[in-house]
Amino acid sequence: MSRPMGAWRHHQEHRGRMWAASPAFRRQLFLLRLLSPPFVLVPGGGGCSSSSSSSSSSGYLRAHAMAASASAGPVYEADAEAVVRRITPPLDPAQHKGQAGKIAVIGGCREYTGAPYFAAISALKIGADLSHVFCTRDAATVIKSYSPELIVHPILEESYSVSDGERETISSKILIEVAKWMERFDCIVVGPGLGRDSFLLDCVSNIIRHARKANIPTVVDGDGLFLITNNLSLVEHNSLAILTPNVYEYKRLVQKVLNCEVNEENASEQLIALCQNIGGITIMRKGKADLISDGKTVTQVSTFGSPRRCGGQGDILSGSVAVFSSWAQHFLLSNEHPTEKSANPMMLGCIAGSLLLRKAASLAFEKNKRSTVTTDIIEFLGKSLEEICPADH
Ligand SMILES: NC(=O)C1=CN([C@@H]2O[C@H](COP(=O)(O)OP(=O)(O)OC[C@H]3O[C@@H](n4cnc5c(N)ncnc54)[C@H](O)[C@@H]3O)[C@@H](O)[C@H]2O)[C@@H](O)CC1
Ligand SMILES: Nc1ncnc2c1ncn2[C@@H]1O[C@H](COP(=O)(O)OP(=O)(O)OP(=O)(O)O)[C@@H](O)[C@H]1O
Ligand SMILES: [Mg+2]
Repeated sequence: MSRPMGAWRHHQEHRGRMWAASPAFRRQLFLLRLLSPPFVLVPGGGGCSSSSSSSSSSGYLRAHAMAASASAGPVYEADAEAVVRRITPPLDPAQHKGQAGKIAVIGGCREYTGAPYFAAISALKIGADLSHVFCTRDAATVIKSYSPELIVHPILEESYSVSDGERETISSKILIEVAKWMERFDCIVVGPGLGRDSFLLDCVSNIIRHARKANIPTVVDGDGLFLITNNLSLVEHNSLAILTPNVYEYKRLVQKVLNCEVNEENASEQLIALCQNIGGITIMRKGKADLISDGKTVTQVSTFGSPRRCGGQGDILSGSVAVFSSWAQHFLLSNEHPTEKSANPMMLGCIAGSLLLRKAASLAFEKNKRSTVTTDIIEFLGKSLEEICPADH
């Protein structure tokens, strides 16, 4: 009896291995990961899964069990590598300039020129074709001198350069100038290095409203979060809006929207409540683990990055999220499968952006240790993406 049973088990194991290696299995596994929450793999705290787990049968079972119990409350790690692989478009010789993405950053003022540069150049380094910056006149020459790759529009104005009588005319001129370009962008990032000048923020409010009317996905970061926290109607009920708050920006949002303090013990429920209260937008709460929610599910990326907390990493992230969420939108639009179609591209963009920044930060730290700065991390964005998604594939 034992021999036939052993042979049968062997046969089943062999079939299991064959099945695990088959494209049909990988397809089924991928679809399971798209169940709520998307691309779930391992319980919170775990690192990112490697590609090998994508084809292991234990990975399949784990993914299945986690997806089934996802509504219970705990936060699960996204299979961020699978997301990056899935949404990154192949390098297709038939494509023309612009088809891999056109991004704009609205930011850059007298004080801050680094932040908009970091966001815009990161978008290019990841694979966008064109990256624009709309900033103040003072900031423009500086930003241009960092990189000839960026298209820089010196159109924003701060209060000190505008008299009371000129405000209305200048404000509408700024909007007309940005509006001329808006339809061309796949995503805009509002806030890196924007500053907090009241006139400038009023003009940027108009730009946000315009982007919304034109259905342009909008990542709000840095001083853009200061702006929308004081005027939530700018993003309310905009499913194409992504907020990427750091610890202080998140605290201010929670205080304003939920009228309470940040509660670490109830972090995922609080994040869901925050998204729902602002009307189903996507929020990535940055920290040791990046927590991502659209008000329906919460997932996290906690792949180890770097112990250096130098300023500018959030700016890289906002540029990366802009590119990946527009890629995710295109991917989902061109995908026939109903389960895949129902995934939220904004969530996928956050997951992919978070992983890529963390991988690049890790490689930069390995090389530069304590002297790691943001430009070092940007240098590794390409290698990080190459390791997940080789260019010649
Ligand atoms: N090189 C550059 O040009 C950079 C410019 N940046 C820009 O600088 C602007 C301001 O962003 P920040 O992130 O500095 O924001 P904040 O101006 O809110 O915070 C400045 C610092 O103050 C402290 N802080 C703020 N709120 C606090 C609180 N409630 N309790 C305790 N400490 C608190 C924190 O250390 C924080 O990093 C943004 O436009 C941002 O994009 C940053 O992105 C960093 C790099
Ligand atoms: N304690 C931490 N441990 C590990 N990674 C972290 C930690 N805090 C933040 N990060 C990572 O660094 C990235 C930037 O987050 P951070 O909170 O520094 O943003 P920020 O303050 O907006 O940055 P910036 O200086 O660009 O404005 C996030 O993606 C997050 O993954
Ligand atoms: Mg920031």
